[in-house]
Amino acid sequence: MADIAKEYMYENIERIANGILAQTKHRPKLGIICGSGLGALADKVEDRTVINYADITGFPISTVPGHEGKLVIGKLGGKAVVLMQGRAHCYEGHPPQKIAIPVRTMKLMGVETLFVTNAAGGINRDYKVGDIMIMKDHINLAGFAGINPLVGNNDDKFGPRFPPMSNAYDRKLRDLAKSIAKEKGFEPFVREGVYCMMVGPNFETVTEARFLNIIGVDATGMSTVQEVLVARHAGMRVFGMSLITNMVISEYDVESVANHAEVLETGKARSKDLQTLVSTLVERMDL
Ligand SMILES: O=P(O)(O)O[C@@H]1C[C@H](O)[C@@H](CO)O1
Ligand code: HPA
Repeated sequence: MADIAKEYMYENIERIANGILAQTKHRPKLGIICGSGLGALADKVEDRTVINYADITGFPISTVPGHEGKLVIGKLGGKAVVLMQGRAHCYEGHPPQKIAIPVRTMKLMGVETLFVTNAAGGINRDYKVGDIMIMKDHINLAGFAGINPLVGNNDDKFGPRFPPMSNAYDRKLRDLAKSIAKEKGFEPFVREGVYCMMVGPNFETVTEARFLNIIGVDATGMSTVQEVLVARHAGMRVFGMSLITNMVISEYDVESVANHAEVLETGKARSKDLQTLVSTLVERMDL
């Protein structure tokens, strides 16, 4: 089996984690990754330390609009958090093992629970633009093509060779999120469903959209799953939410097409509700 590149090794990730901890007084147990257009959550973080990804040697950098590229460490809902304002994607040319670096860094900083968010296209025909989907499970379609951050020599210090993935998304946190949604009157637009990762960067063809629907996918995107695999491998508790920014076109010869501007616009429009949901969840969860 191929050796792990030096930049992915435990000692390097430990160096990155210690370098970050040396710049902040906070000791977060919760990590949050903000997807396309969802980084405004960082505005709610108080008493913060901000570090640009570009200043963290070895961190993957995002080149996509809507991904600020800043690590924000501070207090949210009374708890210490480390929040990634934006993420890197495989379609930008990063190997999946590189996408693993920020998650493993958080783990070695002491993070035990990871929240992942993303912008996604609606596949379930009952969904609407602006819906928030609590992730119940995922399909790693990229993994079917061998794109998986856990491929290669396994370092047991990160986690086991064969990690289970059947309870990837924490049941208690999903239940708590649903009860908060009910209390806040968000029920009409909060769903629970299955996310699928395609590598991208192209949006789906009509036949791909129909295929995803048939195999039980509710929303599709170009991220998140790699992070969840790494987090679960490391024994972290995971909670995920997708913002449905567009409906994936599933009829042939329709004139309109999916585009990233629409994704960012919907992100802005639903941003406040998403922030309320996340910050209340943080406030009420046990850490
Ligand atoms: O980082 P996420 O998954 O939120 O970003 C989605 C997928 C693409 O990067 C982009 C497409 O508009 O949004
Ligand atoms: O329709 C989509 N497909 C894939 N990824 C996405 N991210 C936002 N919308 C989409």
